[in-house]
Amino acid sequence: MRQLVTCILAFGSNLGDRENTIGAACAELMAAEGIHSVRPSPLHESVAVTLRGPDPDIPPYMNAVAEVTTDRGPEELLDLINRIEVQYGRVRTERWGSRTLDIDIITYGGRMVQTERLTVPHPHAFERDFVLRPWLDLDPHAVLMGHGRVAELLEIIERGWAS
Ligand SMILES: Nc1ncnc2c1ncn2[C@@H]1O[C@H](COP(=O)(O)OP(=O)(O)OP(=O)(O)O)[C@@H](O)[C@H]1O
Ligand SMILES: Nc1nc2c(c(=O)[nH]1)N=C(CO)CN2
Repeated sequence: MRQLVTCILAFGSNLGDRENTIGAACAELMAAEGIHSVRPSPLHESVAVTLRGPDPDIPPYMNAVAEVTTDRGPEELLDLINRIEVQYGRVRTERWGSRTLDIDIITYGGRMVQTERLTVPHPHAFERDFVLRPWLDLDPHAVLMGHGRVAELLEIIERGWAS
């Protein structure tokens, strides 16, 4: 049997029926070959962050993360989430543009992955409150490899907003 790895996946949606899409994507994952468990966080709504910064004039996102155990390799997991994104209507237009569904691999066990298609841990996770907040709901002791405790990373972001 192949090795089981625990991963954190992040979900975002700002078009269509956001809650349903994220719920359906989790169910789809659960049913997929090589996925052993999926433990989703609560949903959080957040202002859309674009390449120009937060933009309250475009539809807000619903975000969640899930702890997933899998025997898929990192790129096999990416293939699966890309398939689910397409299934739920994802069209790639601009970077950080609006979308029905985005799924990112935040962590893959304790491994660093750097290939043409994949960078893990996700390079923007440490600065994304919309990833860190639901992750903290799932695991108050969570640590993001290379950056430290998720609770502290979130505090740093929130302190930045207050100043
Ligand atoms: N950790 C990762 N999780 C998901 N995709 C990744 C990751 N690292 C690299 N990629 C690559 O990024 C490509 C583009 O992803 P995508 O269009 O979702 O970017 P984005 O959502 O606009 O930006 P971001 O990745 O910063 O959230 C994917 O096709 C995938 O090959
Ligand atoms: N609030 C919020 N903003 C975003 C999100 C997201 O999931 N939530 N995803 C993006 C690209 O991955 C770009 N901006």
